[in-house]
Order: sequence, then structure tokens, then C-alpha cells
Amino acid sequence: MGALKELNKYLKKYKGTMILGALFLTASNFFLVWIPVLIRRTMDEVESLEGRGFEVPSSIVQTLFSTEASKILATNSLILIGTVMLYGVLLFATRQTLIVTSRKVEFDIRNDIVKKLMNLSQRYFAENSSGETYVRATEDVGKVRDYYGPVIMYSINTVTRAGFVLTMMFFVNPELTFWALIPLPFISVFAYWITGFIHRHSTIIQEQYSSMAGRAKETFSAIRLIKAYNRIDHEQQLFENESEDYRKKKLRLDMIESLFHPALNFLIGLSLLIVVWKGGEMVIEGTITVGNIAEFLIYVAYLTWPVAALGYTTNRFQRSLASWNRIQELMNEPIEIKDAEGKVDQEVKGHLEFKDVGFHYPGSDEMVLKNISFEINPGENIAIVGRTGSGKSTLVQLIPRLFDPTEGEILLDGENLKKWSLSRIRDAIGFVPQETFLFSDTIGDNIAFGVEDASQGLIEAAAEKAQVKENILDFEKKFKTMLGERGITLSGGQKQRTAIARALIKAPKILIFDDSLSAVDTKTEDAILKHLRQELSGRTTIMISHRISTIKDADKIYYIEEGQIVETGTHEALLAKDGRYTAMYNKQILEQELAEI
Ligand SMILES: Nc1ncnc2c1ncn2[C@@H]1O[C@H](COP(=O)(O)OP(=O)(O)OP(=O)(O)O)[C@@H](O)[C@H]1O
Repeated sequence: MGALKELNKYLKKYKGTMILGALFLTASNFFLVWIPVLIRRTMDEVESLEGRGFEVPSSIVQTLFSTEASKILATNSLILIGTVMLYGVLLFATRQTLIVTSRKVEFDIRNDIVKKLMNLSQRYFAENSSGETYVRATEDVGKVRDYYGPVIMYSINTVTRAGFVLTMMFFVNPELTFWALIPLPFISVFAYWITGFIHRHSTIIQEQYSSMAGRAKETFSAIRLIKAYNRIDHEQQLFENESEDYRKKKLRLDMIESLFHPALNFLIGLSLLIVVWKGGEMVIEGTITVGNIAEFLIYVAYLTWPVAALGYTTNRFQRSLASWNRIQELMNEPIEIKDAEGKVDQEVKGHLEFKDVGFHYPGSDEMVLKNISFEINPGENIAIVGRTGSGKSTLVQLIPRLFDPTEGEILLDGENLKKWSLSRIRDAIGFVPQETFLFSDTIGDNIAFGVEDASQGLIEAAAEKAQVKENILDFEKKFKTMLGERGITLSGGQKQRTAIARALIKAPKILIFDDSLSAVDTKTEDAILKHLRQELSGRTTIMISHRISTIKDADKIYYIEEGQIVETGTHEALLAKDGRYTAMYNKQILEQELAEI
């Protein structure tokens, strides 16, 4: 019941429309029940004319209203047409209010989910697969929408229609009503059972479909690898297995669905048979008229859908609740990284200080960073080096608060990062991550990503500084060249330089390069660094690299090993120490010499 209350919260905004929709639906059912009455009246009135003889009318105009019989038929037909039209208009109004509202609520819920997801910490995304998250925002929202739309609409429909129809039936003949109603509960139970079965199997089929689609997606993404390794037949076989599984499950569901309507019609037929049989006896006894039987038959037909809908709706309601609970789990996830109350919201100068920072990833006890302490003055240029897996990327991810330290604190301009306005910090940082991600969009828009309404001049200047402008101008559509699935694929080095341009266009106070030049050759690297040096002056810069040539000019270099800073100093000072840094340097010099031979 608590969940129901929560579900209904979303309806508050649309209360007026919902009430209006309920009134339309009630009114439509009110008019509907008069249709059988009119039919019965017509039949009975026409029957009463039997034996009185008919005058043959000479024209259509004369037909209408000219004889007593045609007068009855014409009047009743007009009333009938009017009633049916009124019913139709009200039904249209019902769907336009109730179903349209359910779409609006669906829109609201989906927006809330996406907003929540955007603010959740990296921990959530590490613990939940992107597939699960996608299902929450799509399928689960769709199933919850069923509650606001069909479930509410069919429930109101069942109650009001059954109310009106049963009243009319009892009014005509309570005994015949009793007989006619006998098969109806079976219809309801049958509909409940069959929709449950369909739902369970649809879920299985959906999962199978996702698995098949996932395999196809992976296969096409890796098509070059598959061809190069001559695994086409093997992959084809794997796909066929998945496809065959899907086919079998789908056919089983199709069979059950094909049984649904004949079985339902059989039960409805049973009801109608009882009415004709029992009603026939009553006509012979003189308790009811032939018109009453026709009237009853229509009433029974009217009742069957709402009664079947009872089972169907109960099932859908259960599904909506299950989906709602899954959505609630997501909505109740704590937002761990957020603005503090009374947040610091001022211009960032770029002074950074790590104080005894320790960190382990959520779900793991292993400390990836231990007792990290260092300070960077505004405009200073520092570098972090170390072997793979030593914790370099983890360290820089703490600065834009993608994670918070588990021990110690990080100060920005003397204030703990946690006290700062999140958007202030993130706006002040230009981050070039280790793995470049480019959107399926134009190169220009990819560069302009972090800046609202960036001018073409600004985009081109950023591309120039990142040494990628010439490459872009070589493309036919230049900055309008599409990237990604529907466009071209950039080389690794071009991608990295586009990502650097994306960071530079923000003109940020703090720049972080996480191994951002690994895919460019040393000549291009030199050219980029030369340009960057001017760009970096006045900005706090942290540069991670495996290549000593990239960072040797830094104001200070930190060598990290197993999450700890083990050596610090300028390039020269570190070489003089003849420690790990020197060993790394010598190894790289040797490798370079060997490559040149
Ligand atoms: N999300 C995560 N959950 C758990 N452990 C992680 C996660 N990300 C990284 N690690 C682990 O943390 C350690 C440090 O990783 P990190 O990426 O910071 O190293 P790195 O020095 O940047 O390495 P590289 O130079 O290869 O990029 C590694 O042992 C890695 O396996």
C-alpha cells in the first residue's frame, strides 16, 4: 500500500485531468447501457405491430416517419445514433485525458531517473551494469506507465460499467442476471492466468532478445578482429544458437497467445448460450419479452471485456509495482558526492593540496593510494610518473570528485574540496582522461562539449593549440565531419588531440592530462608540448605520463609506486638521486636507441 501511495504522488500534478477523465469514462458507460434498452424497445414495439399490415412507402422520405412502423424505426434509430456518437466522443475524451496523462507521468518519471543517474557516484555505475541501468530507464518506466494508463482506466471502466450494466440487468430480471453471470468469474481468472503466463514468457523472450542483440552488437564492433582471426564461421554459429533459442521461445508464446482469443470466445459463448436458453424459457413463460433477450445478450457482451480486464489489469498492476520497486531502489540510492550546505562558490585560483590522502575503491579493501601528500601552487606544472597500476589515474580522479578520498583530505585554495560547489570545481578543471571518449557527433561539437555556445573561432583556436586543426581541415566536411558509428573513425593520436582541444577550449584554471599523449609519436608530442607550454602558463597543470620525454620539463615530478609517492623532485634532481626515476629514464633511453638502430 505504501508503494501505491508513492505511485500516486506522481498523479498530484495531474489530479484535475484524471478526475475529468474518470468523469468522461463514467459518462460514456452511462450512455452505453442505453443502447440495449433502445434495441429492446425497438424490437418490442415492432413486434407489437405484427398482424396490423404495412403500407408500402413510395419514397425514402415517405419511408421515414410515414407509417407507424417506420416512425418507430426512424425515431429509435436516430436516438440510437445519437447515443452511440455521444459514447464515441466521450470515449475519445477519456483516452485523451487518462492515457495522455499516463504519458506525461512517464515523461516525468524518466526525467527524474536520468537526473538521479547523472548525479550518482561512480560506485553505482561500478556496481550496476549499464544494461541494468538502461532497463530501469526504459522498460521499467514503461511498465510503471501501465499503472497510470491502462490499469487506472480499465479499473474505472470495470467498476462503472459493471455498476450500470448490472443495475440494468437486475432491473430487467434478477434471475436471468444470476444465470448470465455464472461464467464471468471464469473469464476473469482465465485472463489473469493467461496474461501472467504471457508476461513471464515475454520477460524470458526479452532477455533472450537482449542477449542476441548484445552478441550481434559485439560481433559487428569486433568485425575486423573476427576476420583477421578467421572466426567468421565460429561467430556465425554462436549467433545462430542464440537466434534458434529465441525462435523456440517466441513460438511457444505465440501458441499461447493464439489460444487466448478462442478460449475467451468459448467462455463468452457459454454465457450467451445460457442467456438464450434460460431467457427463451422465460419468454415462453411470459416473464420477459424477446426484446429483453436481445438486451441481455448485449449486456453480457458489455460485461465480458471489463471482467476479462479485471484479470489482465491485476496482472499489469503487479508488474507495475515490481517495476516501481526497482525504480525506487535506484531513486533511494544515496547521492554520495554532492554540494555541501553553505558551499564555497568563488573564483578558483588553482592551489591544490593533498593531505595524507588514502583511497580504496568501493567494494575493495585494497588501498590504491596511501598517505599521499603534496602541494601545487597556482600556475605550477607538476607531473606524475610510475609503473602501470601504481595509482596515477586514481589520484587525479579525486580532483574533480569522481571519487572522494577514503582517508585524508584534498584542499582547493585552502578549502576542503567537499565544501566547494561541485559545478565550480568541475568548471575550473579541464580533464583529458586516459581513454578518449568521443560522441557520435561532429568534431566541432566534440571539441565544444564543455562550453555553452562556443564560437567557431574558439573551436578552431582550441584545435590549433592541440595540433589537430590541420588534420581536421583535411577532412571534406572539416569541423562538421561526423565521428563515431555513422561517421569516420579518427586515429588514436587524432582522438587524443581532439580530447586535448576539448579541455583547452574551457580555458580552465586546472588542467589534468592522464597519459594523453601516449598515442602520438615523439615528434608530434614535441610540437604539441611546445604549443601547450604557452597555453599552460598561469594554469595549474598535472600531467601523467609513461614517457619521461613528456614530463621532464615539469616544475616537480612525483614518482608513484604502489599508491605511494616514493621520489620527488625536478628531472635533474631525480636523475641525481639515481633511484627508480633514473632506472625508468635509462630504460626508455635504451629503448629509444634500440629503435633508432
Ligand atoms: N573501479 C575500480 N575498482 C577497483 N579497483 C580499481 C578500479 N579502477 C582501478 N582499480 C585498481 O586500482 C589500481 C590503480 O589503478 P590506476 O588506474 O589508478 O593505475 P595507473 O597508475 O593509472 O595505471 P596505468 O598507468 O596503467 O593507467 C590498479 O590496481 C587497478 O586495478
